[in-house]
Amino acid sequence: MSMKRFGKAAYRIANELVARSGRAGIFQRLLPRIFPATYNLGIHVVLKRAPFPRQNALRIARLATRHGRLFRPFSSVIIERHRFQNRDDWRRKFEPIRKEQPRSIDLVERIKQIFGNSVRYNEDLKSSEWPNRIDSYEFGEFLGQGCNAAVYSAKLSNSDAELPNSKYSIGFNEVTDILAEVPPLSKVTHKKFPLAIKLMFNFEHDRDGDLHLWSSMGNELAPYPNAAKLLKGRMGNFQPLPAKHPNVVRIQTAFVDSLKVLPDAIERYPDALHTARWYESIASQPKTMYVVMRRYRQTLHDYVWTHHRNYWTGRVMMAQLLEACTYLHQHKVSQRDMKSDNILLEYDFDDEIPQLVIADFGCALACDNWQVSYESDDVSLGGNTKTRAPEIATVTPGRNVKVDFEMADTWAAGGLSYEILTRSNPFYKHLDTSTYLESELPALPSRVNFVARDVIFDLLKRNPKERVKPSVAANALNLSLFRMGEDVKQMMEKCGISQATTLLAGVSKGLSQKINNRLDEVINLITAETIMANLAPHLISRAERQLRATFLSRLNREDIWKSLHYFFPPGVQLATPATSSDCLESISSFISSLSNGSEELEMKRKPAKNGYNVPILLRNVIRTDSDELNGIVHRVRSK
Ligand SMILES: Nc1ncnc2c1ncn2[C@@H]1O[C@H](COP(=O)(O)OP(=O)(O)OP(=O)(O)O)[C@@H](O)[C@H]1O
Repeated sequence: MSMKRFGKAAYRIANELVARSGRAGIFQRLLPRIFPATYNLGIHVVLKRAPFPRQNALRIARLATRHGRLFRPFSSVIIERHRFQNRDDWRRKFEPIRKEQPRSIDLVERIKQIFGNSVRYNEDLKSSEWPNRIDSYEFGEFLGQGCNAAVYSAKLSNSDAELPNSKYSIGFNEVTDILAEVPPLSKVTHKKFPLAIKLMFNFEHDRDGDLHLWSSMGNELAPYPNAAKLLKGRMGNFQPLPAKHPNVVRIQTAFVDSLKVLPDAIERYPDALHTARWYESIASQPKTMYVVMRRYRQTLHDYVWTHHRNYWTGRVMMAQLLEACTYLHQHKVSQRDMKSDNILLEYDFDDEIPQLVIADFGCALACDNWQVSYESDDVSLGGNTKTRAPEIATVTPGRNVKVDFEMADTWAAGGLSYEILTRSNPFYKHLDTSTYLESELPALPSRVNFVARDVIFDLLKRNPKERVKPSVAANALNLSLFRMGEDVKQMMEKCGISQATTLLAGVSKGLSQKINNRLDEVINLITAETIMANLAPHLISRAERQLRATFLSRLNREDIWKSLHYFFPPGVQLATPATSSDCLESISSFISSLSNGSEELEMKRKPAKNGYNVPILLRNVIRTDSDELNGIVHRVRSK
């Protein structure tokens, strides 16, 4: 087919589609799809049949590039030719375009798509296959142990090669690292044993078969999206989380295999070994379940006692915890053992903001129902009694008694937030979850951000109906962490958000449309800042960038309005000049602070300790002050 004939055919189809849809817009959408193919085919024709000299092919290629079309490699040209020669394929190629309805995508939906579906903002979208045999792994050091399992570091046997997802680069992709000129030293941290294997204790070695292992230990797999396939209905109505989440422990795979007796096993957990004297009949081949996870660096409990941290870091950690709670809540999963030993952290450098995950789902409730019948003491109410929410701690067993776990993890996140910010969880020692009064909650240090302080108080409300929803709490924290201009609240005021708009939002449709437009301006700014932050990964830590992507991928206007009450509480008067030009000013001030930041960096020629520099764009500085109470480092405003 000559170029001319092909071009005519493409034009005819485009015309037909325009006629069918009755919208000229579709033609514009169609052109970019037709013309790269035309160019590619032209190049192919030129190269293979050589009706023109070779230079002409390159001219066409250059033309294609100049017109904004990506010049595909020649191999794809050949594929294109075959597709175009086949009539059926030809039709199918345009099928999706034909079905595509002309639509105006809502801003929030569009942002959700960008941040939820792109690997650039969400490295968790990458997937990989892991072996399901214990021989395939080599064990390293002992990492920890609880009542149900021992955890060891591990790697794939005979493989010093890079494991999928085992390297952490500073940026979300190499291009952004290059743009940001990240020092090579800090680019990649390679762990020799990047995995952690949880070796579950099997106290029933006298039982043959795998069934009892899957059904008694399967809860551990609540965060593993493939668990349903593995369990094959062996756990009744068990419903694991449907997808990975950056703030939920990453399980790579799980399997049942023969029990591996490691050198320290007899000393550490003799009762869980089949050599224990009191087992009369041992099954022919003792087995257990192994859970292969990403390896994290430290528990939250250890971290708060070994690291100086500032309140900004604390707030980012708190927001990550609440993002995890939001995700669990959305899918009706309750972890039910929210203590700081079960919160794991990942970081490469001591002064880096850690990535936080909720781990250990051994006590989890994951059956699409928050309610558990509590007819006798034998029913498990989850892990540690000190971290049970008041509605769980105060219940007594009886006929038709139900316990509702919907807000249990959210409550526990309040206690953990105290631990993140002050090292001490009031419920471990001073307060009893079943009897405490809200007025007895210890005061937080005055320099804790007002949003974080109010959110913690609302998380710890005794009445689960009055407790703040995790999504609203997470939104408030996330909004408080944006850096646009001087102050988030001022930025919102400049976009037209005020106490009045916050109160009026959702009152009537016409009204809320107008008010929502103001919110959209804020969301636009936040999105712009996040995209720019991703281009300069040395300014904002990996954990924070991931947090923003997580937040933006689940935007919901209604929840955002609710969270704005933390910034504009009813009863406080505000004066708010609100113009769009102010918003633009905010953007340009942000852009210039970005470039000022890099100039300043250039001048100092002093690479940051951790590869990230303190965010200069903030106009706030993080000052290390080790004399502070509890060793907490405070974030203060620069002069
Ligand atoms: N993925 C991981 N990476 C690094 N260390 C880990 C990991 N998972 C667990 N650990 C370490 O192992 C310890 C025990 O793990 P875990 O809490 O899951 O065991 P458990 O027997 O279920 O505990 P519990 O008695 O609370 O039920 C943790 O406190 C932590 O120190």
